[in-house]
Amino acid sequence: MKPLILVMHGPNLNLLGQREPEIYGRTTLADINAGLEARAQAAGFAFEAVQSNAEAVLVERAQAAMTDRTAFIIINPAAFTHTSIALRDALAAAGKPFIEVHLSNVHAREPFRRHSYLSDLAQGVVCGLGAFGYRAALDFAIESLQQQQAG
Ligand SMILES: O=C(O)[C@@H]1C=C(O)[C@@H](O)[C@H](O)C1
Repeated sequence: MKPLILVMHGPNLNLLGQREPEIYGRTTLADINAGLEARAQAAGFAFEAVQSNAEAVLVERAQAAMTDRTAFIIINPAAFTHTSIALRDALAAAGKPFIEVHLSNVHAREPFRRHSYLSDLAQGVVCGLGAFGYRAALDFAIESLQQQQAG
């Protein structure tokens, strides 16, 4: 079975393309996922993308990563970044490496967006690069996994 790269998108990201495009851009979530999937599969990895507006759905998917073939997680927790100890704990329990992505530069926005419950557990954080941030995170994940495979 191929190692899985799991991409997780939090609440309201299903609205990308229509939602405040001046902040979040005009690329739809479907287009973001399609580009990531093609890139991950071309590199020889399985790919899964999940988006949910429900914290429990994301918590339970992160929990499942503890025992499934997930090798790397890329997560934009969206608003749950700033609120969810539950999602933090699930990612910690999963024990898989992850990169935190934000389309916008959260440090240039409202003060409440500058705190993340996840960042200190992450391999790294990408923010402010729009959809490209997901690509950067994926390229890092692929590079890391390929180095791991090379031994
Ligand atoms: O920039 C983003 O992708 C994040 C997306 C959201 O929906 C916000 O709640 C976060 O604060 C920022």
